[in-house]
Formats: sequence, structure tokens, C-alpha cells
Amino acid sequence: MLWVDKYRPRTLDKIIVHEEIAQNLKKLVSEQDCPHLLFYGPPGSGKKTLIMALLKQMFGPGAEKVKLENKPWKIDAGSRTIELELTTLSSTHHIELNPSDAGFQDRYIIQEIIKDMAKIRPLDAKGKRSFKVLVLNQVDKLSKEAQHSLRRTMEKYSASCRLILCCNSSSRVTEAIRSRCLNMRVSAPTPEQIVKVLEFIGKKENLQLPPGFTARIAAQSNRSLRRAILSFETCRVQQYPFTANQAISPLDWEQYVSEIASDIMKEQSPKRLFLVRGKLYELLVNCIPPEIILKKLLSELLKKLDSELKHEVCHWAAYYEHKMRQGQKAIFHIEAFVAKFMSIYKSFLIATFG
Ligand SMILES: Nc1ncnc2c1ncn2[C@@H]1O[C@H](COP(=O)(O)OP(=O)(O)OP(=O)(O)O)[C@@H](O)[C@H]1O
Repeated sequence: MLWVDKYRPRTLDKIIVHEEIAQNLKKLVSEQDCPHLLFYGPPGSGKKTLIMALLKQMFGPGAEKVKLENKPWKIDAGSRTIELELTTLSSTHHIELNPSDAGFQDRYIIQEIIKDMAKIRPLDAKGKRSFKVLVLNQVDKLSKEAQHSLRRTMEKYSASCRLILCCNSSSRVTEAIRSRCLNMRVSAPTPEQIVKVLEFIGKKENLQLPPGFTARIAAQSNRSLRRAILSFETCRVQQYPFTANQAISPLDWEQYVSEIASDIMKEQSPKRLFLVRGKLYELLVNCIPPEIILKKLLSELLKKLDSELKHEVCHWAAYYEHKMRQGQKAIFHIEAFVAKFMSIYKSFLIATFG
């Protein structure tokens, strides 16, 4: 098992980072009436860990007995029937899924799942009717229609089902949903907190840590706990005993994006664009999210760019990121950004050097 899973705190009491949130969640559960919750924060900050520990606090070890299913849905949408298949992770007390996987049909799936869940209301240990929890990931990626549909359904079935929503950016979640949930901001952990987690893992694994080693990993982690723990484990595999100046290699895909940025800077032509497209496809088929590719590509290009072009390039990156969110095929928009960049950069080179 990877360290990120092996050392994920299982209960709210064992949470190392965000202890305050963990204590608040514990109080919420003890007061019985848990509201709908919205967890938001950057990737790798610990949202999922808090949600899993919260479910365990609510329902006991039963919440950890989960099964993974590929569930088919047949939804009656007026004049037609929509058939969809979504992956769900469920226990007897909760269901977890990623409704944005349904693409533009996300609004139908939202209604259907909540209705389906509300049909079966479990009994708690004392024989009282309790509620089921629906964990929805990446709610910020849901279309506006799906978010409206979610709002309506969450009101209708609030007696039998509680929602735990999880996302990176709460600004992409409609005000109507935000105001119906208790908002939990899970901020990116500080380097000191990351060092604390790494030292905890080091102790459990009986590792000798040279001074400043974990601090270097934390500094390169972009304040993501997941990334820091993964880098730590990679270092352990590459070389042990650790040395004070041991290199901390970037993730493979990041290195690949950096290579793409170098390709773009070296030559700006349709042929090079074609080559870059192939590499972008490679990243997408390996499940690297398109927004993250675009963001990383921009930051790599900015490192190599003249300061007078930076503003314009950032503007176009934001423009194509927005377009990408509205559209379906991410590759078109990333490629369009690369083409735009090449055109801006080539014009700049011609104007400067002739
Ligand atoms: N409070 C914590 N204490 C110790 N380790 C933690 C804590 N929270 C998270 N971790 C570690 O960090 C890893 C990543 O956390 P988690 O999956 O909860 O992040 P996330 O915010 O849900 O990320 P994403 O948005 O990318 O899904 C976990 O696998 C776990 O090992």
C-alpha cells in the first residue's frame, strides 16, 4: 500500500493537520443533527481524509466497508430515456460518486441518485430512522443546470438524506447551494504542517532523516500533502539511507510538461504544434486533468519568457481555460492556447531580432 493510503488518518482524533476542523466536525456529529456540508480547498489539502473520518465518526466502522460498483442508470427525461453508467463507492450508510463524470447529462443523474437514495431510509442502532449520506465529489465541475437541480432535490429530500459536497473552488458552486450547506474551508497545509506529517511517517517507518530533508520535500510540494508524501516515498525507493543533499525529483508528468514547454519555445510551426498535440494527448490519456496541464504549462512557459509578454500570455491562458470549462473536448482548447502562444512569441521574436 502506498504511504498516502497507509498513513491516511482514519478517525477525527488522529487527524494531524486541520485539527480544529476535525474537532468541530466531532461536535457536529455529537449534536446529532448534521447539516449538509461543503468541503472546499486545493488538491491534496486533506478534504477527502476529513470526509472519510467524519463518516466513520457518524456510522462507526461500517462506513469503511465499501464496495465499488459500476452502476447503470435508466433515467426518464420526458421524451427520451437516458442510459448512463457511473462508478459509485458505497457502504450501507453512504454513497460516493463523481456526478460530473456524466458530462452534460449531469443534471439528470443528480436528481435520480438522490431520489433513489431517499427511497431506502436506514434505521440506526436504536431503531430510529436515520439518514443516508451522499458524498458528491467535484461539485464545482457540475453544470449550472445540475447545480440548480441539486439545490431543488436537496431541499426536497433533506429529511432522509444528507449531502457532503467536495470541491476545489467554492466560487464555482452557486450561491444557492453554498448557502444551504455548512461551508468547511480546508486550506493548503503550511510547510511546517507538512514536515510534521512527514516526520510522523518517517518515525513509523523507522527512517533516519537528515536535518532539513523533510523541509526540502515540503518546500517542493506546492503545499499539497499528497504530493509531499508521494515524493517522500519516491525518495525512499530511489536511495536509502537518505543524504542531506539528495535530489527530490519532480513528478513524471511535470517533467513531461516542462519538456513540452521547451519544445514550444524552440520552434513555432505547424509541425511543432502537431508534435506538441501528440504529447498533450499522452498526458490526457494518463488521466492528468486538463486544467492542471494548462496551469503547469503556463507556469513553465512563464519561467522562460520575456517579462513584457507575460501579461498577454496569462490573459490567453485564462481565456482558453474558461473556454475549456464551457466545452467538452479539452484538447482543442489546450492546443488553441499553444497555437496562440506560438503566434505571440514568433511575432515578438521577429519584431525584436528581425
Ligand atoms: N489531517 C491529515 N493528517 C495527516 N495526513 C493527512 C491529513 N489529511 C490528508 N493527509 C494525507 O494527505 C493525503 C491527501 O489527502 P486527501 O486525499 O484528503 O486530499 P484532498 O484534499 O481530498 O485532495 P484532492 O482534492 O486532490 O482529492 C492523504 O492520502 C493522507 O495521506
